[in-house]
Amino acid sequence: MEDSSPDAILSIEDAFYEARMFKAFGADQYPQSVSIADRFELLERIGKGSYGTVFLAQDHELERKVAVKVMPLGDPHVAEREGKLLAQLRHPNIVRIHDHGTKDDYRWLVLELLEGPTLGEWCRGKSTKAILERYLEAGKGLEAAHRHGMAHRDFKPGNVRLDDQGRAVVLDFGLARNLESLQGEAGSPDQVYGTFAYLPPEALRGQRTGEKGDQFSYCVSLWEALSGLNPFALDGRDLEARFHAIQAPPRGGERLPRRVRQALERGMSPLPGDRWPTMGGLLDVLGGASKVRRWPWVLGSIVTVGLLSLNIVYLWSVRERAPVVLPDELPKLELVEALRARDHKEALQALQDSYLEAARQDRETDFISFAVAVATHLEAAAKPVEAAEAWLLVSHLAAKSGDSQLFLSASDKVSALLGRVRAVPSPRSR
Ligand SMILES: Nc1ncnc2c1ncn2[C@@H]1O[C@H](COP(=O)(O)OP(=O)(O)OP(=O)(O)O)[C@@H](O)[C@H]1O
Repeated sequence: MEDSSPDAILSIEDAFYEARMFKAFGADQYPQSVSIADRFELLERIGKGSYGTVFLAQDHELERKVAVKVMPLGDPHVAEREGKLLAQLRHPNIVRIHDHGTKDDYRWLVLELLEGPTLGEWCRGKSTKAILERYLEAGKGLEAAHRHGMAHRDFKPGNVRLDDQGRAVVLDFGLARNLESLQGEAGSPDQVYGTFAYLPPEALRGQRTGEKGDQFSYCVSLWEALSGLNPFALDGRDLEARFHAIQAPPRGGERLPRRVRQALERGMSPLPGDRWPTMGGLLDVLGGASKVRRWPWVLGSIVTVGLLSLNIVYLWSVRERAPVVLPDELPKLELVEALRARDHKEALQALQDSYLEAARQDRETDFISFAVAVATHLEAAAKPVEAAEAWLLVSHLAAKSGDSQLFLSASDKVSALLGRVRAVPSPRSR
């Protein structure tokens, strides 16, 4: 939150705006205690956005802290309608509106106070999984609003805050104005930059945006949180440059899990009709991606650790009897001699040569035999972990005989294993 002390330095325009606003609420001088509807006492400024100022306030009736947002009234009918719609929105991921009203040229909303950081602040340094979880919550808030016929029109990481349970809660529903008023109100280049960074192309062309626009802004925000990069170059700060940047492929996608990237790319399509039909469709895919990513990893790790342990146990039980199996055709003299002399370093070198030769000639049976020889040898070289990995390969190769892809990748693995052990001094030279 920005510096919210009453003494924080305001621009002349802001100070003038606030003085006028406070006057409307009955305060003759600024700063002076201001009460809205004889109930909500404004305590300090939390922040000021393009559309209004948010204050920490005391609700004297229910004796609790709340946030009060005061903004220009605009069309009183629209304000009235929006206020009612917002009050109907009950969802854990949408900020609660307790009350609303108008006074002179202003309207005010009394909101649930969210004391956590913004989603943008919170995501820094967090894992993909954690970021996806919070964004899925925020997305559910958007989806619920869409079901009630409301679009946000200004979704961005700064418009989501965490509540006291760590849940993402979307702020500012239905409060954003269309682009014409945004252009008129853009006070500083930073403000323009911050807002433009998430706007869909249709908004940049001055069209009113709806659910599909929210979807675009949501995808840009999530992409940025995961990759650390806004997907579209932000060099130009005018509408036209930004519009053209959005037509280019998004940047930084290599940092995202494939399924998430594909889902977001669709959500960021320049044409609204090419995006997901609903937020729900997008969230299903993102939710699935966050789960799918986790399980193969966990399962793979459990299986690998389990197999490795089994192999190590097996190795210790057979290490005295395991024969060195060599391919019939290639009992390399050097290898046999080296094994007899128990010169492991030499033997490994000879093994690797023979092994590479077998791999080169695509002789699978020889290859498996070499893998067995390598495993046995690694075991003799007192490298049980590497040996267990080699045995694992042997069992894979035997089980999947004829799988040329596996054959090739195993070929690389055995080479790497041998390379690792070759650095170890042989027992004789120790
Ligand atoms: N209910 C709330 N609880 C806590 N902080 C809030 C609440 N509503 C808004 N804020 C914070 O008050 C500040 C000003 O909010 P506001 O919505 O006016 O502007 P903004 O989101 O920064 O910009 P813009 O209006 O351009 O979207 C922001 O830091 C916002 O996170």
